Amino acid sequence: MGRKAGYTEKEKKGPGRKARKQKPPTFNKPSFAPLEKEEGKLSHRQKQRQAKRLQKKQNKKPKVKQPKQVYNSDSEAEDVVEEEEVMSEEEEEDTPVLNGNGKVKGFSDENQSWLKPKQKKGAAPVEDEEEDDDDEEVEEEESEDEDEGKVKVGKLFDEEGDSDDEVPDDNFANKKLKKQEKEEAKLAEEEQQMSVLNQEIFKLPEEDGEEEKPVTLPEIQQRIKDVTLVLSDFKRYRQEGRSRQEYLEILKKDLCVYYSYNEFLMSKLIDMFPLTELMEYLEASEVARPLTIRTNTLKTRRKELAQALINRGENGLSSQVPLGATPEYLAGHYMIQGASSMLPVMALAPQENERILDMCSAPGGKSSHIASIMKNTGVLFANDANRDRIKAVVANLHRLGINNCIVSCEDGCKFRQVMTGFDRVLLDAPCTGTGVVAKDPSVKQSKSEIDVQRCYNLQRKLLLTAIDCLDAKSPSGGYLVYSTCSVLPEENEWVIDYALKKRNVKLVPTGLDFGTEGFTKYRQFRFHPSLNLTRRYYPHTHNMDGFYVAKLKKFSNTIPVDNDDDLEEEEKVEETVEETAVATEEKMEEDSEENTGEKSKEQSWQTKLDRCRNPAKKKKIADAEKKYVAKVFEKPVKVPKKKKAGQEETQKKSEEPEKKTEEKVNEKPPKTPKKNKKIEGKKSEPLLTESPESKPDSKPELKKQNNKNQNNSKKFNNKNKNHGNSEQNGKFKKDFQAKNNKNKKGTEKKSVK
Ligand SMILES: C[S@@+](CC[C@H](N)C(=O)[O-])C[C@H]1O[C@@H](n2cnc3c(N)ncnc32)[C@H](O)[C@@H]1O
Repeated sequence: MGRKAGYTEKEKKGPGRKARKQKPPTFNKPSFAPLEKEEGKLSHRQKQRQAKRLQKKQNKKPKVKQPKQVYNSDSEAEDVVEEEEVMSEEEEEDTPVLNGNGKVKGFSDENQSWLKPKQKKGAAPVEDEEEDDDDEEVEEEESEDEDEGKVKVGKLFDEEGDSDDEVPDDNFANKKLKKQEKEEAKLAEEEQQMSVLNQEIFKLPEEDGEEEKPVTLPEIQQRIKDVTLVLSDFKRYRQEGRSRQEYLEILKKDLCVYYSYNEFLMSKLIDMFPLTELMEYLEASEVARPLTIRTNTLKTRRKELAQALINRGENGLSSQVPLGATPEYLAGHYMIQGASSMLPVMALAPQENERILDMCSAPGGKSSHIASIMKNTGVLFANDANRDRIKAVVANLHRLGINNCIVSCEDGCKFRQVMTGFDRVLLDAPCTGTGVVAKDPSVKQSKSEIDVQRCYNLQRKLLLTAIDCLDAKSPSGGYLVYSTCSVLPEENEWVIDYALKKRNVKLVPTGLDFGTEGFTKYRQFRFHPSLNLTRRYYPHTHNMDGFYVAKLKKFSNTIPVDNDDDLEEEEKVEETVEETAVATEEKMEEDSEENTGEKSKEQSWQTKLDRCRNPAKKKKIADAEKKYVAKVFEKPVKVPKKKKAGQEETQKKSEEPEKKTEEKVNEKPPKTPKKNKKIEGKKSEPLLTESPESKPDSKPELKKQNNKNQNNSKKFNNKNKNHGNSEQNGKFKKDFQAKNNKNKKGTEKKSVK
């Protein structure tokens, strides 16, 4: 504090009023010399201090000697003296003790005997010189302008050791503290062990089918704690001969009852989190997240909006008017939006004048956010497959004053045929909603393996299409953000990992400076290492709903053409998605027949299946569901092919480097006929992948040089035959068709049209 010393010669900036009045302070070396020599040069304040110290010394000197009584008195007297000592120490802090020559009288042989009480009290003696030196240093640091004597006085008090010195003996205090801490830790451990031994160590039910007692919630809670303790140090607390799995099973059941989850979802969460974190997650998921609103910067500014709402007495909790009905809301000054759902748009980082697609946009929260960042420039395409929900998009966009947006109601999986060449795409995919259980607790009970698999299939399909809609050559973009409000890896990392294999995209940082890294491994599965660039959000760590955000950059408009196995897999995914759509439609019809209405949507897939009374339909639905189970999360089961001549040749071909085909963006493909769900004619297809040489009965007009195109066309022909309505491949089919037709006139290949 105070003025700066002029250690370096600074150029004068001119004789200002201040400069004339007040010169920079100079600290000369002699200022650290004994005081009496420098008296003449002492500053006013220093003189004052010195006088004060001298006065104090005269008044207090006898008191300093009092500690001698300590050795002879009882403990009470000792305490009193100690208090006095402390007082005198405090008072002495600034007081240099001078001897008769006026020199500082510090630590000397005379007062060495004072130091003994410390040993008497059982404390470690302070002997080494180093410590003394240290003390001196400490003292010197504390008061730069104090003389040596002061330092020595300080040391004297340090030696007293156990008082509340302002200048403590660091090493001694540390040693004492450490010792104390050690003892406390030892005691705590002993106590814990005792309590564990004293309490009944949790025992698993007998293996021979002992009846489980009905238990109350507090009992369950206790058992959760017990089992968690056992699992935390399994070697130590386990029951002889019982496996970890058995404990986990009990824990899972208890957690399901306690937090009202179904076993499927609880198992997923147990797989995802370490035990302690799992408990935190479950607890946090019981509490609703803070209500948040987003300012519509097209109409107002945050400060203004905040002021208006505060004036109205809105605090989101106990206001008279609900936040969704204030004049400001109706005037479109804000959108009610969870904090987590603002993250995908922030990651997307929309730019003005771009062409952006929001593939699944209803009810328009993120669309309106994008539009306001774009400042109503460029074009935003807000799409959603649900006709009812799309109404909410239109309403919200109107209310918020957005006028750069085109709203469409298309199946996202087929959007490639509607339009491509976007600068950026947001895919906020439909999901199981396992991240928002606080908002919708029904998720805890209603979601099943089938639901997850259904979402996973749809998400994969939507993501590939979304990537195909992007223009890799966009001067400003070529970015895609994928997000879900699910925490399950099956709907997040798994989907992205799939897209990384299938398209020319790479993961890039989201630009969000918080969030947990995406999984690169999960149970026995391993994902691409770059998945750590994706971000996960949890209620217990970020006070937000569970959310996932990944940002992809498309680096080429070409679509890799995969080998036969991959093609089959992709086809099966498509097929499954389509069949699911059909099955869902049929179930919905069935539901509406039974007048179950909205309620039915909330019911689980299994319940809906049970409700279906038409046996034929029921079988169809059940079959479709079985297919999911078989197909998802693993590679589809390979059906062994009949060994044919030249098969090896074909295999080699499929292992060849990826053959690529150039995508023509913005080209509207020809319409394909309605789908033919049956996988007929599939057997005749391999003809096209095999070279004429290796296959004696192949058509003579299939030339070797056409193999590349033939391979490519196989993909689309297969799709055409198997799923005639896979229109999303339309323009590619057309492309390949044209190429193939040139090369092999008169083949038996069926027309794509
Ligand atoms: C998570 S919500 C989107 C929320 C929205 N992005 C927002 O911020 O308001 C998922 C949406 O995907 C839509 N959806 C489901 N399947 C679809 C499909 N095949 N194509 C396009 N949209 C679909 C649903 O209707 C639902 O509105």
